[in-house]
Amino acid sequence: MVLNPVISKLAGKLVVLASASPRRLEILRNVGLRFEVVPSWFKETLDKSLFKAPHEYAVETAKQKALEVARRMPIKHLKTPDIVIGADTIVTVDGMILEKPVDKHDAYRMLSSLSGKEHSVYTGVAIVVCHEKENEEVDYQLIQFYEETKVKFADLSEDMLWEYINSGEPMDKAGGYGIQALGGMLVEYVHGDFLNVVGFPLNHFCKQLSLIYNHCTSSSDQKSESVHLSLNGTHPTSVLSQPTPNVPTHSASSSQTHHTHCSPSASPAHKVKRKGSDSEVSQSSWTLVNSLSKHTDGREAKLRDSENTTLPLISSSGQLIEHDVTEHEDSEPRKEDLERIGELIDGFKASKALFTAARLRVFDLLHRMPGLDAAQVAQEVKASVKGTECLLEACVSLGLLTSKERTYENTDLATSLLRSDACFSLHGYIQHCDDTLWPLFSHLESAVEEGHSQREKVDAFHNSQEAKLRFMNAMHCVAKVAGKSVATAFDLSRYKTACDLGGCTGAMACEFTKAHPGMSVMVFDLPAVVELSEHFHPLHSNNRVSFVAGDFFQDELPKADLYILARILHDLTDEKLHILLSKIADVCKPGCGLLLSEIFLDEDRSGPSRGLLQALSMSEGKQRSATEYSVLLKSHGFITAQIRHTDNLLDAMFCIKA
Ligand SMILES: C[S@@+](CC[C@H](N)C(=O)[O-])C[C@H]1O[C@@H](n2cnc3c(N)ncnc32)[C@H](O)[C@@H]1O
Repeated sequence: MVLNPVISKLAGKLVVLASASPRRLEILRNVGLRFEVVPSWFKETLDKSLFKAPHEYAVETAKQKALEVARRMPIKHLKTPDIVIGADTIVTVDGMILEKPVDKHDAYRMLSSLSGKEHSVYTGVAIVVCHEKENEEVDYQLIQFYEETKVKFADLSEDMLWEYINSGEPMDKAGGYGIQALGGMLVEYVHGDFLNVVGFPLNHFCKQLSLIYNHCTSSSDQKSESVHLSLNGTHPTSVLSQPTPNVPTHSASSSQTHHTHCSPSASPAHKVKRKGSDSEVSQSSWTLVNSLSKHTDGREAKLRDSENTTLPLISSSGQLIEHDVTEHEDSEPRKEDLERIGELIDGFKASKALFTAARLRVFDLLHRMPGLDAAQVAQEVKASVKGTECLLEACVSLGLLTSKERTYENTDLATSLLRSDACFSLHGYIQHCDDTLWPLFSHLESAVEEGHSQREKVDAFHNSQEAKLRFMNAMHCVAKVAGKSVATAFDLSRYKTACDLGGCTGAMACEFTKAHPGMSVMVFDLPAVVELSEHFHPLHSNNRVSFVAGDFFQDELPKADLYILARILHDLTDEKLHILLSKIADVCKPGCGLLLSEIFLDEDRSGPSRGLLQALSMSEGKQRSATEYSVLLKSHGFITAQIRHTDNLLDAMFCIKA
């Protein structure tokens, strides 16, 4: 097999690796493969007892990881990859599957079970080939295989075991060791593909690529597998179809291969439409929010019909720019593109409608008195009947209210998140968005031109107590909503004392104490914030949360065995971040934990929008991917053990001081 032509077949294709493993990245980069990294959100929670053989579990996990990314990208990233690669590595010994250890004791259990014995390392790999069709649907084809390598460990003494565990290396590795680094010292022999043990069977992968791209017309009696992907379901079902002619047999002593038709015109198994293509809610939202703007402005925008040829544009300096578009050969815009752009153009109207309804306490009112009509709501909120009716109708179109015979009620969403007294209320955060971020975004053009946010132009940023409390309330709301997912993302049972640096009102700390009954948490924040935090204490009074006033750049940090940094690092420049991390590293003993919670950007920085839009109003600092944070933390001796995309507002990463 000539390697380079195989890899070069992928040149110009959008190849995506659905894994954040730095070792897999390195193996594939080293052979010149150009690819984007989009870590899979698939949670590795398949029931192992359902699989007859361990490699089936690894292959299924790899498949689910790859399919999740292949399915997400057209919707979230608005682009369809050509190929998505998923992989999962496991270690098996004595009939047990070993994945990544959750803590040191788990690492000890795994490594001592491997001591003096031969074990198997399996990597399951799934290659999902995506074929975008003219109608925007996508056909998926799945190639999956696994590779087994046998590894024998020397007899490991207790000292050796603990020295290795305390190095921090075992924590993010299947079986609790990394053969390419310190763990190599534990190994007596390797039978099979060494890179498979590192995390990716490169040789087998290249053979598969060769089968896909070089031998589409040769013959074989091999089984082909097509996978039916459901847009709504999380688990696609596999259906073995008829043997495919014209595909060569691949023989490998320790692996099996199911692969599919080489022809892109294989059965139309999987169909994904781009986001918005059948979005009735968004379409009606657009129409209704537009009508709100007509009524409240008293002005009506003039829409041009397609026969008009000159579009008057107004420049930012107020000049009229004549733009002649008489002769053009552009094709008709697609319906879904119009809907998507409509959503984006009107996004600000939807936000402001929500902010206004929240400010007028419409959701509180309709919780107390459901079934009011527009005139009754208007009377209660002291507003005009006409304006209130428009606002209520717009809220219905946005899914915030329901209406029946011209009376209104909260939807479940409004009841749980928009009432100001709801347990998980985002009311305070919405107020912050309206009072602070909204004016800031109105200066976005200057911010982009000048390269820094325009905080000085925004009144709401004055240093008053009221502004501080509003900010704290916003932080408090989000911490209450996201806190549980962050606090329960990892097994932290060994940590008894934690310090939440920049912990604000203590809402996040409170979630940690709820999730970990043996843990007490010190909230460390600026003196002015600690003083004001009293306003929030009755909401979560808890004698395992205490407050320490100080400046984390200037003052000594409290001693703890776990440090929490939630929404702190994104706001810091690399320089300040290094100052803070080196202060934390100085007070951390080996084995101390560091829990980071932020919005993690996709590795190719193409999403999520929430993180990238937030960056537009940040004064300093920058949004980073999980890998970027890992690298920064590693430079201060913190080894990333686990990363969680929580599906809540904040992601989380758990690191251990080596
Ligand atoms: C974006 S908020 C995050 C609050 C909290 N960690 C959370 O996620 O809910 C940043 C917090 O860091 C605190 N902070 C900023 N600079 C600080 C410093 N130099 N020393 C201590 N705390 C600081 C702020 O007062 C604020 O409470």
